[in-house]
Amino acid sequence: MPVALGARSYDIVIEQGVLDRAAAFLAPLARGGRLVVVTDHHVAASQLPRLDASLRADGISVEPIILPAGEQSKSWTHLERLLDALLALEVERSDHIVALGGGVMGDLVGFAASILKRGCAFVQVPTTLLAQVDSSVGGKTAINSRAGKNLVGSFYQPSLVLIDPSTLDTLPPRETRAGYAEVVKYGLIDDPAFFAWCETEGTRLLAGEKDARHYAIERSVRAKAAIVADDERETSGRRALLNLGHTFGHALEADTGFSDRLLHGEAVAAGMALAFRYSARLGLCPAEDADRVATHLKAVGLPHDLASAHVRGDGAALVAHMLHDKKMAAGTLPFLLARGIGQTFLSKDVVLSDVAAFLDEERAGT
Ligand SMILES: NC(=O)c1ccc[n+]([C@@H]2O[C@H](COP(=O)([O-])OP(=O)(O)OC[C@H]3O[C@@H](n4cnc5c(N)ncnc54)[C@H](O)[C@@H]3O)[C@@H](O)[C@H]2O)c1
Ligand SMILES: O=C(O)C(=O)C[C@@H](O)[C@H](O)[C@H](O)COP(=O)(O)O
Ligand SMILES: [Zn+2]
Repeated sequence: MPVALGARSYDIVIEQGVLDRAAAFLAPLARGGRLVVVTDHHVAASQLPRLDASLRADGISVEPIILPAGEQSKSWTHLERLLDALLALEVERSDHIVALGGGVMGDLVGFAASILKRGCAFVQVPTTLLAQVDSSVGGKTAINSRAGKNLVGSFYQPSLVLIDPSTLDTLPPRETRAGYAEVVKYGLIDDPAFFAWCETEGTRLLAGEKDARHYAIERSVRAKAAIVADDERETSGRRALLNLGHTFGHALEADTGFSDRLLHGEAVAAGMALAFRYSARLGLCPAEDADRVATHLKAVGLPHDLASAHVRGDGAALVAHMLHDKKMAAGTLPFLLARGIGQTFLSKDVVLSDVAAFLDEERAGT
């Protein structure tokens, strides 16, 4: 499946077992230079041996760079360490840097590739559900800063995305569930039939049933690729739809100090439920739709309100985090709201003091 971006177009390959045949896709890239694989220590144990075996069988040997796992790696410290390691390997612009792992590796390695020698080619080999359905596609790269989530980064497209759903066999269930939140997101944005599919088939996906998993990955990636091709740099407002649940979600993540108390996908799940509840409170969206969203997220074991997301801060504290949102323009924060399931839109009419009051009501359970 192509992502059509003119000179920056690339292919997304979705194929069960493709990691064991990765050399067929990566060796042609390695011919113009070298391959440098960057991964985290969990993926190094569970999936790197498969990539390594495929490359070795093709006569390509790689010395991987292995980083700590988890959100904390999206930091200045680990960016600097990664850049130093890449420079020590004397990486050249014609080399390809392979990000093997979840969204953390994809975002960090993509950002490093975008600034190393002013831009080295990189390949995404996503190994979490979240990365396969969302972060590996579209070229958003970033690290977090003290001020908040993803605040330092670039738009930098990979030259290839290789998705092997079988890598998800080793993914812990909590991580699979977190990634599933971003799957549900596509249904909520503009595809109510897909949300209905999630309601009936989502548990099969979460159980690792191959047909459901493949279907959800392909449908999600197709939706994301179309949006990215239409609005690569989030200028027209279309790509901003992919931020559904993220203004709340990123504030919830910041509330935890980006700890694993709340994973990104979990924060997005709670954030989407809050966006629907808030839309219903504003009279924009039927309350039944907001209930349907929360009910499904709860049914699959995802956070669906402030309590289940273990949020500590009050409304004012959460809104203070939101002030760093990248959508902020001329002092107002455009917000993703919904008129119903599959009818998400960007509103410029949200008053942040009202959002804070809503969050306080939610905390009080009213
Ligand atoms: N760039 C984008 O468009 C975009 C989109 C969505 C999310 N994100 C970012 O992605 C990040 C979250 O990504 P994530 O949920 O993939 O988290 P992650 O990268 O931290 O991976 C989750 C955990 O699973 C482990 N893991 C990965 N693959 C595995 C496998 N196959 N088997 C066993 N363990 C495995 C990792 O080591 C880690 O411990 C967040 O920082 C978020 O902001 C970016
Ligand atoms: O690709 C996009 O565009 C998205 O918004 C996808 C989100 O799932 C992702 O979490 C993204 O990193 C959030 O973007 P940000 O611009 O709010 O940092
Ligand atoms: Zn996200």
